[in-house]
Amino acid sequence: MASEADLRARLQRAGQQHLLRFCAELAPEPRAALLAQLEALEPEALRQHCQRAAAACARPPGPPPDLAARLQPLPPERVGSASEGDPQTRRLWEEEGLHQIALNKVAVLLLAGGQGTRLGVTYPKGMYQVGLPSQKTLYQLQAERIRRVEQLAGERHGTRCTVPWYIMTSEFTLGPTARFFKEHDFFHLDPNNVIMFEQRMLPAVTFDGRAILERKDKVAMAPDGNGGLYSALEDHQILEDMERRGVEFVHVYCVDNILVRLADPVFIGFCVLRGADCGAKVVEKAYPEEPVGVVCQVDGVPQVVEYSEISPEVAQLRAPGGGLLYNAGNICNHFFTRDFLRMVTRELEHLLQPHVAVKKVPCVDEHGNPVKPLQPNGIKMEKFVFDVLPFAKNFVAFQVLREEEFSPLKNADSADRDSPSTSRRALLAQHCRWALRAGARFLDVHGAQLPEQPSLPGSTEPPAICEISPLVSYAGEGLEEYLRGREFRPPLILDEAMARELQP
Ligand SMILES: CC(=O)N[C@H]1[C@@H](OP(=O)(O)O)O[C@H](CO)[C@@H](O)[C@@H]1O
Repeated sequence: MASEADLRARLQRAGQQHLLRFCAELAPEPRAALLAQLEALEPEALRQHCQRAAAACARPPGPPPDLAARLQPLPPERVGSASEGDPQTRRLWEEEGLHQIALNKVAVLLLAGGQGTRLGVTYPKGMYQVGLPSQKTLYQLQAERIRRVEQLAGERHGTRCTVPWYIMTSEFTLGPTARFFKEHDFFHLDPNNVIMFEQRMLPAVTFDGRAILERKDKVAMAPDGNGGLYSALEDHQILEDMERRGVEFVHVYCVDNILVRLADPVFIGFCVLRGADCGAKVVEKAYPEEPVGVVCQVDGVPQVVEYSEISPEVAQLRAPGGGLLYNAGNICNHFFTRDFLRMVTRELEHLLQPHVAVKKVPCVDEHGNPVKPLQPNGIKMEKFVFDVLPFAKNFVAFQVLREEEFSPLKNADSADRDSPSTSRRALLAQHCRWALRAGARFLDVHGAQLPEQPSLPGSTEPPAICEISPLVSYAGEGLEEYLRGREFRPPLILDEAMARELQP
């Protein structure tokens, strides 16, 4: 371990010697912890990071003034659709996806390093349960969808196959996530096929470029954004692991969408058949200010412009038909070939520009007393996972139906959007639709049939509570044999045991 004098010299080179301000008054243990933390910060990288943050902060806030003139919607030939077009083509995509899964060529990769600040929980978001009758957490729903898609592909091709689950965590989420999976016996997945790895952390910085002390003995650190994926893949040799397993296609997704279709065969098949190296699922934006990135072109090159970086005027622009001009909402579901990821980690990672997030960062005052700032006082620098899109040789977008595939959990229930209640409703409405479509009939307490509304929107309370285990159906398939022509008094909880009972 480096001596305090060494560290002081290193910090001086980085212009950050204030981080040792309280060192002399610390007890041996916290002192050693602080020194260890500081030792891990490479001086030149630290200097650059702090300077970059201050420089970014000095620029006028908001999107670059010329951005609007450089934007264009994606050309239609780059966009496929899961819902429009003929069912035959959709079946072809699905077949191709299932085939690749059966060949063990598909992996899923979860971005789960975030802190869930907006949701207001202190544990990883994936451990959250939104109050479904089954009480399943987001992690459990995802694990079960992996098992089901493996089963569907395996049955179709008469083989046993595996979709490995890579989980990128951070210092905040690795410990609790790993414990949670162990406690739940990896939700009956083989632990060898669940690979957790950690993304890097970066210091939070004041507006004038000084790294922030969160406590006398600790620098305030934050994960380096979901675009930290690319250095984390390299740090932990994840692409080598994929290569060993024969994985060629990776579905990357973020943790908070309760309707996420892991390794979605339709999306995978579409991307593979189009020869894409990089793809993104999109939904039609719900309203101009919706906090979703916009998939579009900048200077003729496909890119996502994040909601925090688009001006309200541009977000509100209308196309000739009356819809939003920039209506391809990014749902943080990406397709990458392993070769593309390899090229990014080897050659391009350093070209990704960090984005600036101005935040309230808990810190200490000049006497070392803890302060919970009421106003933003610091900058976190984050890379974005989609910033590799411009490097793709053949990027495609794939439009899906919001009510079937997108209901993110971002906020606490005090918000009226993207909350536990809206996620729960979206999932239950979807399952109710699936059940009605498969021919189930729901009865009220008096035995009278409830009105059928097969086009139930995800935003309203469904007429009957119905939850279908992902182990029984991945995307609404195969339910007729259990439900057709049958009457149920809600709640209907269709899990594997009930499915066995209902089997003709
Ligand atoms: C950097 C990044 O991936 N941002 C994504 C991500 O936003 P967050 O606010 O970071 O959760 O998920 C959104 C969809 O839920 C997507 O629209 C957006 O572009």
